[in-house]
Amino acid sequence: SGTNYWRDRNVVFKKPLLFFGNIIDVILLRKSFNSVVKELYFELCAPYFGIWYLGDPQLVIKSPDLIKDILVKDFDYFQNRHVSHIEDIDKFTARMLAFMDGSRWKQKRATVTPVFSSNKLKCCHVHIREIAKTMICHINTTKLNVQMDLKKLCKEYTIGALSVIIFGLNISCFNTQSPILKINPCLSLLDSIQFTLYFSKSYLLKVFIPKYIKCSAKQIMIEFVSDILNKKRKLLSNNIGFNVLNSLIDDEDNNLGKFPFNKKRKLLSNNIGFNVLNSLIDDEDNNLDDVISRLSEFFIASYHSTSSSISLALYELALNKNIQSKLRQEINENFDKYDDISYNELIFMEYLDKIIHETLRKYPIMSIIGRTCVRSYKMPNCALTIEEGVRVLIPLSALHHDPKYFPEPNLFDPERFSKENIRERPAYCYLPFGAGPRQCLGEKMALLIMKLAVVYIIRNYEIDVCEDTNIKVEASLMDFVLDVNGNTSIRFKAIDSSTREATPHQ
Ligand code: HEM
Repeated sequence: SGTNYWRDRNVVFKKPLLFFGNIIDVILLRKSFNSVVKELYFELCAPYFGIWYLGDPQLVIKSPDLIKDILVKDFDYFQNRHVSHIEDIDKFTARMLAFMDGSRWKQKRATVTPVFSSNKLKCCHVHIREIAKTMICHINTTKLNVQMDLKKLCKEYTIGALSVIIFGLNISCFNTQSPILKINPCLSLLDSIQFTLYFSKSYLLKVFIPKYIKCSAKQIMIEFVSDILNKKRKLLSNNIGFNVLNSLIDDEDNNLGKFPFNKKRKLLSNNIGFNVLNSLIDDEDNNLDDVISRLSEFFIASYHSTSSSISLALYELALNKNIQSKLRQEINENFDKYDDISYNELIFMEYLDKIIHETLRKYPIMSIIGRTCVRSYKMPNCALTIEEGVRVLIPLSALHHDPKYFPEPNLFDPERFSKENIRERPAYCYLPFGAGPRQCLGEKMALLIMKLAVVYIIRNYEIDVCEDTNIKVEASLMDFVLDVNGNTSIRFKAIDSSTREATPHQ
């Protein structure tokens, strides 16, 4: 028991404090959990090491081969992400895919996966491209040589792109003061304790009743999603001249579970043909609460991660002008005579691809991912057996900054992602989207949204840091998610289209 747990199993560990384990600094908001794990990663030399998350022993894996075994090869032993059973205490979160366990997760993931296929994405490309063009018009309406808040711009664009994909609805996203922009974690000691408990098995779970998503954020999310659902229903009923939906919207008790599902399903899916909302409504099991939770989840999982990654890619391009010029050349070679870029052209742009991956290497938005062992697992080629219920952590940020795999890790160097360099390092040391059956559902979509934003901005503007720019990237204290803070002003200088040298192709 106690600290002997790891010693008895011959696992390297750092002496924990009573009750707080190794995370006292996290509880007291002095360090992020990511910083604590990263320090231990570089301090303790072994393929894996033990930590104490309050009273829970958790295992951090450093070896890329073992990571592959856990995430991919022996996934059946590690199907679940979290340790706490949240069904009774936080129903809103419990309905989300990322928090579901075992067979329920498998079934729900299978129903939504086809929505994210390459073919569907191809259809989406055109819609997202329109949002990217609107963003350019939006920047154009401000003056030439303008200084803009990069973080805000990227958030607004991402909201626009996601609304099309998730709801099949075009919303005006620029300069609208969307309520979603207001979601801001406020840091208090109680929040910190509640959040920390979420990832523990502690009996205190029942006392503090943790919420993964703060009530205020949840309320904004529910209002945003409900508002879009209403707009969508109105739009559909106006379009088709079918007014049953309108009357249902006006019904205070309305609950998707109660209304004529078949009619509604047909209406929604005939209209736009592609979006996550349709797939959720098509699933007969889902009621209104499920739909709202899952839509909120898709928004939460995709909005912050994608918009921050775009901000960071553009920030690095503003800092590295030679990389920016080289990218612009590739972009200009790939635009067609209608001043557009096709899906195929976009996904085969090699230099762009390297830049996006180097951004996600340097700034993995989720800095740590976790799995819970669901039945006792003997690690291949080592003496250790991981017991059922033990949480295993994969320290993405530490791996991405390990000089063994990425020399001079703070340097932004897209050439790390040349075919030769990729071949020379283990595959599982770079995992911005996780890996295996439970990896990020929206990887391809995120890449598409990111690439279109970067391409349209770099095609039309030279971007530069200015005196005020003071961007700080840090793991938010309460989460393992990286956040972009500080002054995020960037200067945009319009490019005169008549000076573009490259010859557009057909
Ligand atoms: C740059 C943007 C993004 C990054 C860096 C990112 C990263 C991640 C990571 C690291 C995970 C955990 C994977 C694992 O445990 O192996 C994850 C899970 C997830 N992501 Fe993303 N993500 C991004 C965008 C998106 C988008 C656009 C969506 C689409 C709606 C999305 C939906 C999800 C969902 C639903 C899960 C949970 C999957 C499951 O448990 O089955 N993400 N993401």
